[in-house]
Amino acid sequence: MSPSRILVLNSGSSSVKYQLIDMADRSRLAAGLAERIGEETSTVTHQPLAAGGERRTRTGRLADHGAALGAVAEELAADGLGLDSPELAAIGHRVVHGGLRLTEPTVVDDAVLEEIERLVPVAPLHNPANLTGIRTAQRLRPDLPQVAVFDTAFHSTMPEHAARYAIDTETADAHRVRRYGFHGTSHAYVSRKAAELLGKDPGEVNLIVLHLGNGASASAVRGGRCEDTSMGLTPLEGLVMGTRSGDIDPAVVFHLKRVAGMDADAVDELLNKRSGLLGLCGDNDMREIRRRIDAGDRAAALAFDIYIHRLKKYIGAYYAVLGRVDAVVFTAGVGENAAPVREAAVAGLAELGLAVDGELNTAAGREARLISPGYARVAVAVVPTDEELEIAEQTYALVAPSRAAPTPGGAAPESFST
Ligand SMILES: Nc1ncnc2c1ncn2[C@@H]1O[C@H](COP(=O)(O)OP(=O)(O)O)[C@@H](O)[C@H]1O
Ligand SMILES: CC(=O)OP(=O)(O)O
Ligand SMILES: [Mg+2]
Repeated sequence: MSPSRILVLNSGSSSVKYQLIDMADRSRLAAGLAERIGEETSTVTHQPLAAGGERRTRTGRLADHGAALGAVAEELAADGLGLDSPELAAIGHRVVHGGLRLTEPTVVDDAVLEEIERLVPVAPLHNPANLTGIRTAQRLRPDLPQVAVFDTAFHSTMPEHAARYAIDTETADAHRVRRYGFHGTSHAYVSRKAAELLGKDPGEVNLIVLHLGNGASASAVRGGRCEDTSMGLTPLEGLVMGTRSGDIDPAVVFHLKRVAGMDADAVDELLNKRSGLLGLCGDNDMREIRRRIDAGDRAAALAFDIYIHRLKKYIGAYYAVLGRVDAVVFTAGVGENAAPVREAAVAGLAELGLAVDGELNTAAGREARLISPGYARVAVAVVPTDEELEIAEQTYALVAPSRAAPTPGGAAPESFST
């Protein structure tokens, strides 16, 4: 038997999500999450899935992503699924920024590593973690193909009128200043699953996909291709996020420099790490914000309203971009779990054919499902994303093309949403 297992690493700024998937039958053997990397107390939550084993959590300090991956490797080894396994076919890595050159799943070599490194300034929270993930995996298994799957890839089909900023062309081209878009692996996967849910061919549906996690982005997808997306040169543009501002007047940056003496790095840090929901009310977790709203907290209520207002603006904008919309699709941690966000985002949009059914919206469930009433002209759906499965599919297709499935399948695990 040739090896058929793929380990997927999704390294974020302070976390690593991972899954081990056997591509022979798409079964999950293990999944887990190392979080609060670099803080005083980090945790690794590991779930063996194959033998129905118990979820384990261990705490301790993980100084950096290298240490986190060491801990992940130990957890896998404890279940007999160590990185030394001959059944491992490849390791698939989520890489956030691929720029203009890296738009396909790619086997990593020195030139690819160099290009990912070159893009660090435009994905400062993500690309360094992705690089550490790849380098650590290379060290642990130098013989295995390491495959990079890029968040930007799905958006590379955006037409120039959506991808370009209205700034001097020479300056823009010299410094590759344009809109790239992110969360593409999720937008692609969710678009396909939404078409399946609607019983239609992906080529014939127009969708507004709302990926609402800690980072959040919207995209307008026509017939399976991205036509516009809310993130831009970096993952800062667009929606209000957990800690990122999303859209602001760029003059805010110059203003803060002039009146507050903040340099570029200080404003960068403000807009990426101390803004969004966190900046508005002190919490970035939607669960906590809803709890505070229920307790009468006005700052939390205002933060929620600002979040929803921006979301609604993008739904309207992408409705106009697409002309006809078959479904608005919610995904990722907030999109999949926060019924009040879904309800508020489409409230008042009946004229556009949009509505949610209160009971369907609040019903529990982890499956892809419709939450709009039968009469609605435009479907509203919740479709759990599965970036890890999608990365595994693309990795396997690259390293074992004759054995990869033409259409990805498989059910999401119980835990670790995106
Ligand atoms: N039950 C829930 N209700 C509301 N929000 C939730 C719930 N579960 C998770 N979330 C939100 O999802 C976010 C994480 O989403 P996720 O897609 O996992 O983000 P990321 O991949 O960016 O870490 C949390 O910060 C929280 O705001
Ligand atoms: C690109 C991006 O914003 O990713 P995340 O949501 O994982 O932070
Ligand atoms: Mg995510």
